[in-house]
This record gives sequence, C-alpha cells and structure tokens, in this order.
Amino acid sequence: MADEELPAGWEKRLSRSTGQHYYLNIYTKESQWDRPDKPADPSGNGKADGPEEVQCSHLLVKHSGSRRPSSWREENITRSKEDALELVKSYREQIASGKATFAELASKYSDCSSAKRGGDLGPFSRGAMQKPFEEAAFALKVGELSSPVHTDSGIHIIQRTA
Ligand SMILES: O=C(N[C@H](Cc1nc2ccccc2[nH]1)C(=O)O)c1cc2ccccc2s1
Repeated sequence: MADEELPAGWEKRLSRSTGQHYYLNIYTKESQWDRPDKPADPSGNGKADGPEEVQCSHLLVKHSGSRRPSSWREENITRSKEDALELVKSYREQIASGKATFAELASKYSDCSSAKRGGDLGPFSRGAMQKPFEEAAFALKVGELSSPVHTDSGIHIIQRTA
C-alpha cells in the first residue's frame, strides 16, 4: 500500500535514532511502530497531555546480554547484567550527591556513542526510542534523574534536560 493511502489522521515519521519509520496520530500525538489500518482515533489515552518532545542525556552501561555488546569504550563487553546494574547505581549516586556531573560520567563511562556529547541525545518525540526508555524519559520532570532503566541496549540512567 503506497504512503498516500495512509488512513485519515495519521502521519508517517522517521525516527532519527533508529532510522525506522513510525506513525503519528495527528490528533493525540501518540505514536506507533505498526502501520495503521484504520483512521486515527481523535480521543487519546491521556498520553497527549504530556510534552510532545523531550530532551534527555543518558549514561548507558551495556552487558553481555545487550543487543550489541560492543561500544567505543570496549570492543567486546562481557560484564554481567548484575555488575552493570551495580555500576549504574554507583554512577547515579555520584551524580545525585554532586560528587560528579552527569556529563563528566557519561563522557567517560557511557557505552553509547552519545558519550561524545556528554550523553546528550537531543530532542525526541514519542516513537523514537525503545519503549522502556521513552516511558521513563517522558515521565521525568526537567532536571530529574531516572532510576536505572533496562532496554535491549543495556541499563541506562536518564536525565531530562528540556
Ligand atoms: O542508539 C544509540 N546508540 C546505541 C546505544 C543506545 N541504545 C539506546 C536506547 C535508547 C536510548 C539511547 C540509546 N543508545 C549504541 O551506540 O550502541 C544512539 C546514539 C545516539 C547519539 C546521538 C543522538 C542520538 C543517539 S541514539
């Protein structure tokens, strides 16, 4: 089915971080990965009340079960998930206590290429990131630090910056 045949009320968008297309309900700003097969429902499920877009920085610690257990820091990441969680908790404590800044630790220890930008991912809307990351990010207030968040990539600490 060609793009112009999308059911009414949907827009096709491109996710900058995954390079995959997703679909945006133009009424509620809710997004989904699957191509819609019926017109968009104008009544939302409350998600539309939050921000359309957030900006976050994150510090990612990968482990042996990560989707891609390799990074700019370490070609072959073999640490266990448990050890990754202990590291993430330690970094979170250093940031929360003011012993170090988020950018200092992310640029040194994050297993994401965004480490080069102090962990900054730039602005993103719903549908752009893995769901557990998205839900945690959109639940944060500006300046707030998340608890450890598990995705297929590894374990993250997220700070919302805008
Ligand atoms: O997916 C990325 N990097 C992956 C690790 C990763 N997985 C993530 C899952 C959710 C949010 C950020 C994530 N970063 C990698 O390097 O293996 C991204 C890197 C960057 C860099 C700048 C801006 C956005 C992104 S998204």
